[in-house]
Amino acid sequence: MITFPNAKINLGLNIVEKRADGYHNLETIFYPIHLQDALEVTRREKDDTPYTLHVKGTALEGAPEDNLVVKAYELLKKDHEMPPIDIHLFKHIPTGAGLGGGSSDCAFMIKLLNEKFRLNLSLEEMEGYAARLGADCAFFIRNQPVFATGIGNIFEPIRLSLSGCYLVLVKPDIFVSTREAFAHITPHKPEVSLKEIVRQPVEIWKDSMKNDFEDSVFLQHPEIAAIKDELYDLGAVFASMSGSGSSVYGIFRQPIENVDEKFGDCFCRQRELD
Ligand SMILES: C[C@@](CO)(OP(=O)(O)O)[C@H](O)COP(=O)(O)OP(=O)(O)OC[C@H]1O[C@@H](n2ccc(N)nc2=O)[C@H](O)[C@@H]1O
Ligand SMILES: Nc1ncnc2c1ncn2[C@@H]1O[C@H](COP(=O)(O)OP(=O)(O)O)[C@@H](O)[C@H]1O
Repeated sequence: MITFPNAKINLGLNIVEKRADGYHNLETIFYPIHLQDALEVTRREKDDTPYTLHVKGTALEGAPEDNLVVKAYELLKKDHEMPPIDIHLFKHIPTGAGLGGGSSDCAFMIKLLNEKFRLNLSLEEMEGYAARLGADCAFFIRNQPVFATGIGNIFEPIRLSLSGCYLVLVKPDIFVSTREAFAHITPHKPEVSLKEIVRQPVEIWKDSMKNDFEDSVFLQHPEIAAIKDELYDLGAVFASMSGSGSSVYGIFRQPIENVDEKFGDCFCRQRELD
């Protein structure tokens, strides 16, 4: 069985307060986009090992047991009978990009195993398993636009359609540590809620929607700020860094021709939005 875990972007990201456990409460909108990995699971003929993992595409650091698809399998296996499996993962979503690729693989693995081995898990049960493996993993179970609060793990569905718009996504070869990005933030409550802002036309977002990570990340990496400027120069109606970076996206009313030639060696993709 094969499935295609997709990425997300953050529309706005407010870091609201630091919590006693060291994490931060935030407010953001998670929006699914058509940039996908491919994840295939087949029944393993031999039972010499519970699973094998084969990763192609963008290289991933870490041992197989650290991979979130393996963690999802191991977690479900504690409660449900499952045979040995072979896992094939093709990574296309850049990692450390603020696009939630690892979290999406994790959630789609849970959905795939549920279907393949008829585990009869409800959406709520699958969200419960996903939430144990990462704050934003559960978002990818329903995979619909949400206003997210808490540490990025409490979801409220929102009605928002960017249908007819185009997304240009650019990921420079720069690594931004999420932990370090949080360390440079002074949390504050936003004056206007993101829920209010997204009800307005995309053209207005430029003046009111903010990703709180941008100030410090742009100061440290002016190349990322330059990508955002370039997206506006190309005619974006709204541009922003996604999550804690380092990817940056622009939303356009028209498709951009030969866009991959405009950002040098960066990973660059154009997609229609839903
Ligand atoms: C902030 C967001 C917004 O989308 O960034 P991106 O991952 O998308 O860039 C995510 O919620 C990130 O989620 P995720 O990438 O799973 O973060 P984790 O690995 O759980 O956390 C990495 C580190 O970031 C800090 N952290 C993370 C989430 C949070 N709400 N408060 C925090 O302070 C903690 O120091 C933690 O050790
Ligand atoms: N299947 C996976 N795909 C990508 N990253 C994974 C996966 N499993 C574990 N990871 C680890 O998760 C971390 C964050 O990856 P990812 O979710 O792609 O980035 P981001 O949180 O910036 O969107 C990386 O350190 C990576 O090694």
